Amino acid sequence: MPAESPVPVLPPPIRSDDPASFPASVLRDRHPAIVARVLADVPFAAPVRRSLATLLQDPTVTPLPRDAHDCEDWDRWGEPYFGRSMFEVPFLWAENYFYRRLLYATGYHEPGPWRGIDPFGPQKAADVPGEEELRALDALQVLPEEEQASALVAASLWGNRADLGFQLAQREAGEVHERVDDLVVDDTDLLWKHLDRRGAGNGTVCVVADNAGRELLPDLVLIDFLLRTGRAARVELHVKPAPYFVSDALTADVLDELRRFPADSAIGRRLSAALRDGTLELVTDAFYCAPLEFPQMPESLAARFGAARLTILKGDLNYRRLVGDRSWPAETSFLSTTGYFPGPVAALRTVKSDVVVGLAAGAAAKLPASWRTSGAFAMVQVRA
Ligand SMILES: O=P(O)(O)OC[C@H]1O[C@](O)(CO)[C@@H](O)[C@@H]1O
Repeated sequence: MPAESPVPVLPPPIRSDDPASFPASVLRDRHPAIVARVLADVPFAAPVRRSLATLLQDPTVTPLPRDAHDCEDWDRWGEPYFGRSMFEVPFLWAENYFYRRLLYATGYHEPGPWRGIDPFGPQKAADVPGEEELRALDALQVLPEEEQASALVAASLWGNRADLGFQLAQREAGEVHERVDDLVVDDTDLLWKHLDRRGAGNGTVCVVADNAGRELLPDLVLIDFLLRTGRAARVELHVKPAPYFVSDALTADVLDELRRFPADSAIGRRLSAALRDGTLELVTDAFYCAPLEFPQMPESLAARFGAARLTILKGDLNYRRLVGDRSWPAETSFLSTTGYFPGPVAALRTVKSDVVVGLAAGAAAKLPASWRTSGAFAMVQVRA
């Protein structure tokens, strides 16, 4: 570890026990809104509707029912928290637990007619990119390479606002935040410099996706650019194995998105061909829906990231899992909190929760009070 980046003292994990805090508002207000939306969107039968309605009545953390395929994993992960309120356990853990309970209630993993039905599917389908967005991204191909590069990072970064859980909460609260396109940390140049240094790593770039739809579209166009310009010999696109945090991308969402490219779009054709010949590989892992952070990732993922030229982590949740969902002082160095990651890593994230590292001294104090949760600010951070 370089001298300027001592391992920082670990601050406590973020919890939701202060009623005035952002995490408390997510558990108290956002989760019920998410359940209400699922109930409105999907005609589940009465027993499922009852389980969903009761999901939020008691905040006590209890083991998963014994017929859940992963109940033993959750027994292990939940052991320190059983019997406590969701508001008292780490926020990241509580959110994961909520989504796991929601999927159990809808029978997503269980044998039966509802197995594999995405409870957030209707929301995702209602928020797809339009023809205009597709054409605009397509049109970037005629620009000089450098301009394409910066436009695509910006599109992929700001696409991260397309988070349906976040939008739903803003609508419910009557808040539509001003969109101040502001980068509080911008390592974009470092990102491209690193990718231009051909020969670093095995030529693979891993992209750990976040939301489907409006975020995944620019991600795919960025992936096409990396492959087409030789900045990546191959790309792994990591997606969630099950519906999660409302709009997170699954394999089915990637396929839907590819179908959306106009028939005359070379990007859509190239990406489908890349999937066929393996230069674009879809990867998923149970880790992505577990209440864990990247230091606890399985060996198989660590090996992929360790061999890659670069791993690009998209979105707020991946950021929290990368640096640790803790009350870090904003000036804590990005390098010191990501030193454990097995290879070069870039985070592209609009700021939608309290966790922030890597700001210049004094910078946070100049930002508006709600800057960490408004989604109006963003960061591109790179540890090359
Ligand atoms: O889609 P993203 O960028 O990962 O954001 C999801 C975010 O939504 C929340 O669930 C609530 O804001 C955050 O806790 C989470 O980090």
